[in-house]
Amino acid sequence: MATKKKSKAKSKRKIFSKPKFLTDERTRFILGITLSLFTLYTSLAFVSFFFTGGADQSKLDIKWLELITDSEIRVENWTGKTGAYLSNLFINKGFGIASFSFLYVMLVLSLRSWGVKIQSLRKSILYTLLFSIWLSIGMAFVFVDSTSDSFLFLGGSHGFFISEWLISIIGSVGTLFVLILTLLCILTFGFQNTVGFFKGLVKRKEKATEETPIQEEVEEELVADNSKEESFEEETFQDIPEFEPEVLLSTEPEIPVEQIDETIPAENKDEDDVELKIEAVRAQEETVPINQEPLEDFDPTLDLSRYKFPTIDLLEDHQINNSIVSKEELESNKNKIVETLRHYKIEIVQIKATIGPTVTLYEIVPAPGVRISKIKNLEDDIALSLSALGIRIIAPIPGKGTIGIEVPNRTPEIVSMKNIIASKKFQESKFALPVALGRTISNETYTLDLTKMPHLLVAGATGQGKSVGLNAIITSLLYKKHPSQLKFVLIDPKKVELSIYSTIEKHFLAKLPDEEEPIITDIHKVITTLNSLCIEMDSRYDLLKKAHARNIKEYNAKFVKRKLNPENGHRYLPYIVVIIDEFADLIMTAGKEVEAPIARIAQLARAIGIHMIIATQRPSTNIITGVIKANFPARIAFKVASMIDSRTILDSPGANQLIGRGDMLVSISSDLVRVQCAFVDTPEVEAITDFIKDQQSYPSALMLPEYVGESSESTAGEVDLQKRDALFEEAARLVVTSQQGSTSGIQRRFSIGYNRAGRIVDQLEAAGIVGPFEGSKARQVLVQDEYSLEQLLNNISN
Ligand SMILES: Nc1ncnc2c1ncn2[C@@H]1O[C@H](COP(=O)(O)OP(=O)(O)OP(=O)(O)O)[C@@H](O)[C@H]1O
Repeated sequence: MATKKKSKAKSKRKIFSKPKFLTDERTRFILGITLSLFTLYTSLAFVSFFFTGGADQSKLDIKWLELITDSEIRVENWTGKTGAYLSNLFINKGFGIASFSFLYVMLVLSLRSWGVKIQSLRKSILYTLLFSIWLSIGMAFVFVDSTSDSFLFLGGSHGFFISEWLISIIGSVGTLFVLILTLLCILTFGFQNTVGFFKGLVKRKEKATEETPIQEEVEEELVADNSKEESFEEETFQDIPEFEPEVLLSTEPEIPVEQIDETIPAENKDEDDVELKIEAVRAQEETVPINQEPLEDFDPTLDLSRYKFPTIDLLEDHQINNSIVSKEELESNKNKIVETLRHYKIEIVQIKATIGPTVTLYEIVPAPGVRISKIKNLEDDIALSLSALGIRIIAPIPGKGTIGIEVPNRTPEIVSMKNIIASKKFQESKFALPVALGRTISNETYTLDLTKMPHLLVAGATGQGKSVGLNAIITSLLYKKHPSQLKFVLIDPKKVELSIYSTIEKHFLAKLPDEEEPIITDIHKVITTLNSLCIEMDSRYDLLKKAHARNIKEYNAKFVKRKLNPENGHRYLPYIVVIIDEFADLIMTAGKEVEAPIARIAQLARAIGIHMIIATQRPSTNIITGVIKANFPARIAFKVASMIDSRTILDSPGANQLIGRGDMLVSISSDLVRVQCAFVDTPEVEAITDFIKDQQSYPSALMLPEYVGESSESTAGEVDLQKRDALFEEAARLVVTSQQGSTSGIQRRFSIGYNRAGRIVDQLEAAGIVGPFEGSKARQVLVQDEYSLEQLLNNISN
């Protein structure tokens, strides 16, 4: 399709290519001068027509040739007979004063011939012509009576006839409406900002009406004061500036005081009135998430400008029923730890407890000379003496010089998503893709920026809180991002976990064209979608290259500043977050077919804003392969069944000692942090999606590029030579003549996606034209000359 279009465009270009003499610089120079002088001459003639047209009128009703050959006829126009004739022709017989716009076209043309482009030629001719027609009708319509006895037709004969005709058909009012409508059409299609301008006008009006009562109040008060204190007129005027802030502050009770108390504990409140106002605004920011970036030249959120971010009251507070760890519990645990260690002749100098939501961290400083490994080996003994599961010993705590023993609390707390979302840390985070995960052991809100990860691997045995964790991630992004800034691709082979988000398809989801289901559950569609994402990735890289931007942030910043022209294919790029729940199912059924595009996206997609989160219940090495592990440096482990599983995910033990229900270890750049995942229940997620769903949306989900060459029947590993790619033979000839069998070579030569090229190479391998994949080395070409190749191709076709 694309190539067809290209060749069409090429042939068009050929037909309309400029004559050779026009490309000669000297011709263009002379042409430019001629056009400019002619423009100047015509301008003078037009202007002169206003002053001399009356006197010349009776002499201009003959043909131009007669006019210039008859020496007895003399005209007043400053530019002589031709000028007089031209201006009469254009202004009175043609378009009235709208004829001046033709001068503009001539100016654009003459500048063009000197290589100065102020506007697209086609556009300026089209819109000037339309505007002249409109103006001439408009002028004739408005001034039909006032100029009836003048020599000058402001709308010209053209305008006069059309306007008379329109009035006879639809009357004066109808004609006026047609004129207004056509003007709006010309403005809307001729200027990019027209719609935005009118919207802005409406907004400004709304604002003005909101402000009016306050201003009126100020004015009323001032008038009242003036009448009261007429004798102190001067002083009253001096007082005006002091009045305003007082009146403004008196309108403040719009922000309820309880709201302030709810979010920010009353601290450091100044007596100063102005500061009081600032604090109130901050308080509002915490309860109602406001994260739209300040409006720039281009506002990506404008399409859904009235979109409201989910409110905090959609979430529930699960923390109400939480019980606090008692002093006795702490004391008894401490004693048991000290006793057990003493039993093994380990003396400790100091012990300190930090109470977390699910575990309490006992930090001990051993007496000098005690070997750390000795304590580490006592994990099971301490667990036995505390009769608790899930004891974890961190020896030593990095950067602290102490040894940590994490002991589960008797009644673990639930960390509510509500509190995490309302926390200052999350609200004020400036991350591009902020994710609020939960609370650390020292009760700090744990947030991370998905763009820095840049991909996340989530693993955990069944029922340990993975789905809740994924919901927490999605929810926190929904609370912070506008639909124009973020799209999700949701892949859910289990079919139940992510279906809850299908209602926000038109706001936040991206899918394949012609695909009905917004959540991808079918394995073949998963492969197509992942390949389509690879194409999107390639096209985003091309855009970045064209824009000389290093990453999506720089690119979007340039786009927002209107430095990138949408006519050249540039567009605002939303972040795309791909979430795969139950990755194991995919790998088991499609193997390399899914692993390859995932690895490719994971390797390259960071700069262009595609981020992946893959979750699995089965963290075994055949699922989380070396390729996946290498490309997913950020990992989250919920409780897993064995130490081997823990090592597979985190490269260290520990996940097997977690206590479940959202207790997790987060490993980012070799830091291991224990976090209690925030709890968000399904009804809460439903409330959020309903809140979004009920708002104005885009007409459809974001359409991912079409993936060409996808064959839904083929499965991993099998290459069916009966279903060869259309480019198979050409690719074979290329490989044999160049004696190089690289996928990237084929990709470049035929301008096709990586995956299609890869598939062709697989077919070439199956046909015995190239050798097997040899890692970093290029594939060997097994056919030496074209003759042998043709024979081989003949055999395959038969
Ligand atoms: N962060 C949490 N805080 C409190 N309870 C939690 C938390 N996460 C999970 N739970 C509890 O554990 C249950 C199972 O969680 P979840 O459905 O997320 O497990 P899962 O790992 O996705 O299981 P599966 O893999 O079978 O889908 C929840 O219904 C909830 O009661």
